[in-house]
Amino acid sequence: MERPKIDLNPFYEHAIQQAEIGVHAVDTAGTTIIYNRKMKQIEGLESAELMDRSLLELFRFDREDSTLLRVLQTGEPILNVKQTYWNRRGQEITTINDTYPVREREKLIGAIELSRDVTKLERAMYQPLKNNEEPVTFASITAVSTSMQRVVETAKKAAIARLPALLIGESGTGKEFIAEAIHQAAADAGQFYTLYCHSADQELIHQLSLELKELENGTIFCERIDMMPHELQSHLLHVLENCRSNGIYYIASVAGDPVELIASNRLLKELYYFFSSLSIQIEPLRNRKEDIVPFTESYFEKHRLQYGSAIHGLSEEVKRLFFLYDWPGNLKELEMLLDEIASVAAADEIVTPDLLPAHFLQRIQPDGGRKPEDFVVFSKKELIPLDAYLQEAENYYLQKALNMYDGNVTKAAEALGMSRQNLQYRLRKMKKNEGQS
Ligand SMILES: Nc1ncnc2c1ncn2[C@@H]1O[C@H](COP(=O)(O)OP(=O)(O)OP(=O)(O)O)[C@@H](O)[C@H]1O
Repeated sequence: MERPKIDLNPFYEHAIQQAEIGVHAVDTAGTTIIYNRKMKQIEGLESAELMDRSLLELFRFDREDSTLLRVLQTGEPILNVKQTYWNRRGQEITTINDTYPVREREKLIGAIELSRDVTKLERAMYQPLKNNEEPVTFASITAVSTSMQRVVETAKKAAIARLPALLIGESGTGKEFIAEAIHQAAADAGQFYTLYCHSADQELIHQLSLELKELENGTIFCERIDMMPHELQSHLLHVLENCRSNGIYYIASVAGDPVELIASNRLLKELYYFFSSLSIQIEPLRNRKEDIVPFTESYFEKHRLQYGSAIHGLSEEVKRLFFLYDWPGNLKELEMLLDEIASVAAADEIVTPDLLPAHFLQRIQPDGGRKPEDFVVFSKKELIPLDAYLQEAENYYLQKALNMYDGNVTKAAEALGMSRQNLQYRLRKMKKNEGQS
């Protein structure tokens, strides 16, 4: 007997909504027709925001060039594309996407994107100095400048007092590094846990609450609490307040002035109070350039021990270039540059300018090497594609604005009439393009 035909659509719909992979489909006009729960979580968007709005309009400022649009234009699939961007809630997200054209009887009727969220994996993999697995102690911290010496002194007091502490400093200034040194200073330090708040969700905080119940001693480091949406911040506060135990030590970090963060609704006042028994402010590297050379020396010393390389130090010219540069990514940026240099210079003893990567040399030119007259076109031969021209003009303008505000992204963004996340995203894209050129 033949089985009655059943409508499979409700099953497909259920599978799509429940899948742990983001699904976003559009028709040929770019209008969203499928947008599942996981995609909503990845993008930090509400489905209502997507309805009846063109893809182009919606994603113009929020994502790298939309792969869905490109697939609609070319009719070809685009596979395994890794994208890192800030979603609507200001969370940094990394996904790997496969985007396919959808056809019905040869005719293109739309495109579908499948996104795997690899944010947590990315975060776990990027731990540069941890690759030698040595615990971070106060002795591992480079602190030659007066301001860094003061940081270490206060951090040592924090380690003795074991009062909740708040580390304040731009990205890459070493907040997590210092948190770990504070943790290691205790005789019975126990485990060091980092909660990466930018990728935290209800589930992760719930897991933390379960672990806290079991934990007798250890440190909970809540990294960048200002990156979490408000409701998650209250949830975290609730969990921490209910698990206060003598053996557990609490540290958190933020990337800007907490008063400003509270005023702009990015930091919950009560969560700030929880951690602020002791505040430690870490200066950006551009305000303590005395730390640059000692940091490179200790980096090379570790490199020699670990990899048997010959590198001993920087030539006078490279030192001068390093001093001229403002290091917007702070020690993390310097460390990544040294990783790059060390990988090509293992046999050299001294790092000379010819060993510096091209993207770095380009960056240390004033105004990124671009002057207003570069944008004047005299002959047909000088014409370049409009997109490339606009990109150059944008890079020049953003760099100018940042210089005018001494690298302060919040203030430059305000002057440019855009959100901080939008400017950060554009700067990141600019850096990435420079890296590829
Ligand atoms: N004073 C220092 N001495 C030695 N190494 C440092 C110092 N500060 C930072 N570093 C190095 O820079 C890297 C980046 O620092 P870290 O991740 O702690 O920065 P962060 O302020 O927590 O950044 P983010 O806010 O982006 O997470 C560390 O892995 C560490 O190797």
